[in-house]
Amino acid sequence: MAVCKIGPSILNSDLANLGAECQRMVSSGADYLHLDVMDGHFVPNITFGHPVVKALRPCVPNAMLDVHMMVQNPEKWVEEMQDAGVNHYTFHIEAIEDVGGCIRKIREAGMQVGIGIKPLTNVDVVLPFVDLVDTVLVMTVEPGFGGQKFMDDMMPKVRYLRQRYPKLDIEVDGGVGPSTIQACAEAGANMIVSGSAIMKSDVPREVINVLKGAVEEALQKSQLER
Ligand SMILES: O=C(CO)[C@H](O)[C@H](O)COP(=O)(O)O
Repeated sequence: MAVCKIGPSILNSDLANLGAECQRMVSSGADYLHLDVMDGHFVPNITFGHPVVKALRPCVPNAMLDVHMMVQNPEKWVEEMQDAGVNHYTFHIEAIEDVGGCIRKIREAGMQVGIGIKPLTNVDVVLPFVDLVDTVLVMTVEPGFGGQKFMDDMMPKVRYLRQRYPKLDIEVDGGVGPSTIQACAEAGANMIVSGSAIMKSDVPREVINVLKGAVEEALQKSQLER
C-alpha cells in the first residue's frame, strides 16, 4: 500500500533564509522537501541548481530531498545532484528523448527516480516506464511558478494510475492545499507537494496535518474496499 508523504515546496519561501526555511519545514512534520530546479528553458523561470542544494544539505542532514528538475536535458545534472546529497530525482518526460537512459543513470547514482508529466501530456506516455521508477509526478499546474490555481481536471490521470498501480508513489504538485487536498486524496495521490499553502501559513504544522489526515483517510478507505 502506498504511504502518505507531505513535501513542502520551498519555491515561495523566504529565499534569503533557505536553510532556516528547510529546518522549519522539517520541524513542522514534513516527510520530505521538494526542491524546484528551473532552467529558464523548460519553464519560463529560473530558480537554483546543485550548488544551492549542496549548501542546504548540512542544514537538514536527515531530510529526504526530492529535486524536481524542470530543466531541459535532465540527465546532465544527475552526478552533481547525487554529490549534493539528493535522495529522489524527478525529471520530466517532455524534457528528454532517452527516458530509459536517464532512469538508468539516476538509479546507478543511487537515487530514487521520479518521472513527471505536464498538464497537457497524456498520462499514457509514462506507462512503459512505471515499473522502472519509484514515483510518477502529475503536475496540477503548468510548471514554472508557485501560487497558481489547482487544476482539478488532472485528477483523472491520478485515478487512472492508482487503479492500475496500487503501490506506486503518485505525487501531485501545484495549487495543493487544504481546499484542494480532498480531490487529490480521493483520486489516489499519496505524495503531496504543497508550496504556498504551507509556506505562507503561520502554523505550517497544522496545514501539514490537514493534508496528511485527508490522504491517510483516503488510503485507508481504498485499502478496505480492495
Ligand atoms: O513545481 C512547482 C511549480 O512549477 C511548485 O512545486 C508548485 O507550484 C508548488 O507551489 P504551490 O503549492 O504554491 O502551487
